[in-house]
Amino acid sequence: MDFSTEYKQGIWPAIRWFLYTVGMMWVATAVSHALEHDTYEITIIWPAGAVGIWLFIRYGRLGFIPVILGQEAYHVFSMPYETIFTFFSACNGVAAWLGAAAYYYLGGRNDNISQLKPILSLVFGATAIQSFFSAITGCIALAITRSLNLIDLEIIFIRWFFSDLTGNVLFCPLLLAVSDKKSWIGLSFKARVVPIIIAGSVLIIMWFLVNSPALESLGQYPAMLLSLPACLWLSMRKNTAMVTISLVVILTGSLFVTTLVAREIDDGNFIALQIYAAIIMGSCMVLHSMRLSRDQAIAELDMQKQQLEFAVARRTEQLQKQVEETEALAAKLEQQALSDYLTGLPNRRAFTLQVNQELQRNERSGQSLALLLVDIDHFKRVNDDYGHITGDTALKTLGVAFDELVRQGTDFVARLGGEEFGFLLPDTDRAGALKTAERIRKTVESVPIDYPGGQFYVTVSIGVAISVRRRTIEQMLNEADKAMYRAKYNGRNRVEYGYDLEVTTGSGSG
Ligand SMILES: Nc1nc2c(ncn2[C@@H]2O[C@H](COP(=O)(O)OP(=O)(O)OP(=O)(O)O)[C@@H](O)[C@H]2O)c(=O)[nH]1
Repeated sequence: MDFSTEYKQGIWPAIRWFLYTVGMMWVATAVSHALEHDTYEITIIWPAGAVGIWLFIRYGRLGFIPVILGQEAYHVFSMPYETIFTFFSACNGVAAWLGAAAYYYLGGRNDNISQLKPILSLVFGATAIQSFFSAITGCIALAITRSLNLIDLEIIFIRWFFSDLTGNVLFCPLLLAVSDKKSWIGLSFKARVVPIIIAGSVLIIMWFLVNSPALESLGQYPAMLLSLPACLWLSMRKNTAMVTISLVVILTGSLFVTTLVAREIDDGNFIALQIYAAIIMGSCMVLHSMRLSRDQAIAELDMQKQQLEFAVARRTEQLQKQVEETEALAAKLEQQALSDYLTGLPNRRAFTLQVNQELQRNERSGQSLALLLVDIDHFKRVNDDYGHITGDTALKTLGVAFDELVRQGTDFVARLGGEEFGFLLPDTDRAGALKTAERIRKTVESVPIDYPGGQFYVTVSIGVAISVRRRTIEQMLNEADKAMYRAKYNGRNRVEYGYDLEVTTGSGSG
């Protein structure tokens, strides 16, 4: 809540803020005065200074209004009024303002005191400055109005300084943490109650210990140190508001327990008690902020780790996709490198690979393998008479016909170049090869080739070669080629068998 935001909402929120803050300062001043120890006339703690610093930290210079008016209200309504009280109020106002300024100057922030820098600025900067300025100006005023001697003034200064300092160190962190709304969000019932139960239990145990006749000496200042383990444990809790509340309960409580129980306590011992309270509170707050910083660092590391894992997963996915695309492209290129652009049939390279593969298999199985070379007759004339485009159409039409003709899965047909096609027939003997060649020849004769003016027919000459074992592709192509040229020579549109092979293998001619 900021005063300017409140004021913008209308006059009533502004008046409400005024009454609420002035009332708070009034109560704080009254409580501070009430905390005087009757027997020894020592002010135990002065929380009014802490409220003043808090008002300045939270509301800026507007804090002057409640700080001055709240104290004046107490002076006017609760005690016989003296003019010097106004001076005290003004000095306390300036002291609180200086404390708040020091807090901001040293790196404090108004929205979060859970970090180390704000806590150090508050506990070791703002509180000391407020206490010193308020005590020194108070003593000057007393010196002028009451004509006290130097020794009395020194005692008053020290009492004043330490009661303000203890009040500041205990209550400033408490007020800042408790008034920060974020401190209360999501806080479980257990997290609210457990620290208070622990603080209360520590005080009860302490009460019994310092009252025990056997432990009479514990009634002196070391009694407060009994609370140290509990304070350290509490300071390691996560919620700053609950940590400050429970620490203040224990430390103010133990101050009271000691002063109420102690039979004899002098100024020195009492101030030592105050200093212990301030030191324990300050150290516990530092410890608390270090725990929170560590938590924050771990959370940030966790987040960075998650971000890194996410980035790595995304990059891996991208790389995997790139690899898949590259593989698909390579497969496509491989496919293109092995097919004929015009007919879509496998090309000479694919045919050569296939023949070599079949020859190897043939070597092992001992089965015969047939290779057919099919060449279109007078194809030059087709191009010359009907045009090159029709020539291409003829090649494509025959490509489709050949593809349908071969035994799917075993036989293999390819365009070897120009008007020449190759057939590979695994596990086929001479008779089967000649039969297939004849079927090819007859099919070609009967397949009409379209051209813009109508249709025409072509014929093919076929050379057949058979391999039984230990033949090379060159030998087979050579024999089929010779047979095919013999078919051309013998009148075209016919099938011829490779004689050379027959001589090698000793089988009969077709
Ligand atoms: N349209 C077309 N023609 C081609 C293609 N490849 C080769 N040719 C032609 O095919 C013809 C082959 O002619 P030749 O080698 O003399 O043989 P041919 O006219 O068929 O005569 P024979 O084979 O002796 O019956 C040439 O005119 C080439 O230009 C092609 O992809 N498309």
